[in-house]
Amino acid sequence: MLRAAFNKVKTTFSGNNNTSFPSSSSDSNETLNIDDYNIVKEGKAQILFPKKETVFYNPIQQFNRDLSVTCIKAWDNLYGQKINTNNSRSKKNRKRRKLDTGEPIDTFKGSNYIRILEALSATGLRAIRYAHEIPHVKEIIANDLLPAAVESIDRNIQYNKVSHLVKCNMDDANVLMYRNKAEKVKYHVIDLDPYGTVTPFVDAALQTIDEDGLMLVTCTDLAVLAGNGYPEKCFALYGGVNLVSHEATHESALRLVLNLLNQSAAKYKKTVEPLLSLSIDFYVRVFVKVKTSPILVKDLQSNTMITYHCSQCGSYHNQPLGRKTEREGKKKLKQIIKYSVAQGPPVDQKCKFCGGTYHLAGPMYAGPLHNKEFVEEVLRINKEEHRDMDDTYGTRKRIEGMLTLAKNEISDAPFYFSPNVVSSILKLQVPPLRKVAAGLGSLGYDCSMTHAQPSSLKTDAPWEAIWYVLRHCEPDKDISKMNERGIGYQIIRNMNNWLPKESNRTKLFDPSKLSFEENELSGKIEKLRKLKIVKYQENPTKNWGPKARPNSS
Ligand SMILES: C[S@@+](CC[C@H](N)C(=O)[O-])C[C@H]1O[C@@H](n2cnc3c(N)ncnc32)[C@H](O)[C@@H]1O
Ligand SMILES: [Zn+2]
Repeated sequence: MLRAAFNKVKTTFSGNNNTSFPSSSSDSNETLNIDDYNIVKEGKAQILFPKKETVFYNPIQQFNRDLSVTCIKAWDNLYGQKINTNNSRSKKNRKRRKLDTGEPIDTFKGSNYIRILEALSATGLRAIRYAHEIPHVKEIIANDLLPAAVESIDRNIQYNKVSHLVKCNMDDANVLMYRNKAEKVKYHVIDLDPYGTVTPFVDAALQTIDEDGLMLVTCTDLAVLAGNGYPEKCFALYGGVNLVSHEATHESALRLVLNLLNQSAAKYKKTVEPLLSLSIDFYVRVFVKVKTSPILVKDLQSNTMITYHCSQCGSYHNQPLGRKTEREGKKKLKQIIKYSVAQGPPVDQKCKFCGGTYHLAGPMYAGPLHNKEFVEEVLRINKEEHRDMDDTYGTRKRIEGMLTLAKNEISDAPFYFSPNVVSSILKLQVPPLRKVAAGLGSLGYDCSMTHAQPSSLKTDAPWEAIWYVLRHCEPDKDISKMNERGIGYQIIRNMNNWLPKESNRTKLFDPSKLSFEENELSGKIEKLRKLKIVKYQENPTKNWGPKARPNSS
């Protein structure tokens, strides 16, 4: 039973063309006039929308909801069931079965246990979908601040016959979560899907989530998180500044949200592990696992960075804010870890490539954006369990495409660059991605595509190598015909000044090794590029984007 005060909202239904169903606010069989509503089917839920729209619903967000259902299932399989079986000390709850691929997997045979809070629920659609579609759910609280929203949630709970699982609640989300905290009520899963920024809800959610619980977080304020106009607002809300005017600003948006979550969690001796972090359409969505661990909190400093990015040529240089070093102890039994201050800065006052001025971004999260095991489980569920369910999971193909790209992203290389942008700076023709990959691979570096932007590459190569490879994609280019005041000319002309000298080649790279012959890396990129999957979404509909709050009048 919900221990928090449950603020019942009386729902009254009347009219001629009546469909009758019980309301949770009363045991009596109240009726509603179905003609007053449009019925929207999404997933396994059917939601009644008042024809006069008073509650928020954005159909474009089906991708967000389909993906969230799949991610909660993956969390349940990988982590949640373990918590539950460990708690009940009954390993009998897990039974082996085989996947289509022949791989064995444990099947959970225990009782339903998952407690979910949808703190900002609007129509209740998401909570009702979770009730219909996610196994092992014990209870879902669908909360909203607005009476019209709670009325709608209540109505839809009844219409979908899920009142045994979904309870609606009317409260400010923070009031509810802090009351839950006081009463020691915890949730395994907390979904925060606000208008704009999630910032006001983060502290309360981090204190109300269970150990190893899953937090699903949306931010739609991309004008602030990824735009050029509000660095001061971005800093105030997220504790850092985005990569203003840079194509990789969408990745910095993800890293800023993860920074906010991690900095907030650290106050409560907790860490936030990103399981999946996606830049989607007009918003970002991160799926993180939260755990109390004072030891891991110590990594926060070295896992946080600032970034210097050149306002002219776009080259970027990351500066961790702390240093973590590990060495073997005397008895070789124990690793000795030392935390110390970072050394810097990593750049001179002016960009050595083009002479431009550096802008400062961050502080933001510097670590991996995804957990491969988790992404693979989401992809497996999407492929095997949701097979032949395109009617229910209308965005299945898009999930497959976006997560396949995310899974293949290299994890230890913040940001990405666009060969289109780099070649246009150098006034060269745009080379195919596989050629750039071949060049970087020949110099000993790794690279991958990114889910966040088409035709772009993440790489662990330094910018010296990026400029060198791109310039030599068109080695015969006659630079004497270039505008001498252009940035591209400066970069090419100065190249010999900053290319690694013989003595430095082991540390950086050996330019003489450059080759554009196909290699393992170019093969990997080309294979992924040729996969017949929906890699990047065209604009889903006309005038798509975040929806405004409904007009209550
Ligand atoms: C973007 S909508 C949620 C959409 C919903 N999660 C879905 O998938 O369709 C945001 C909702 O948050 C509610 N809201 C805004 N501030 C709130 C607060 N402080 N506490 C609770 N609900 C709030 C609004 O009334 C609105 O219904
Ligand atoms: Zn520069």
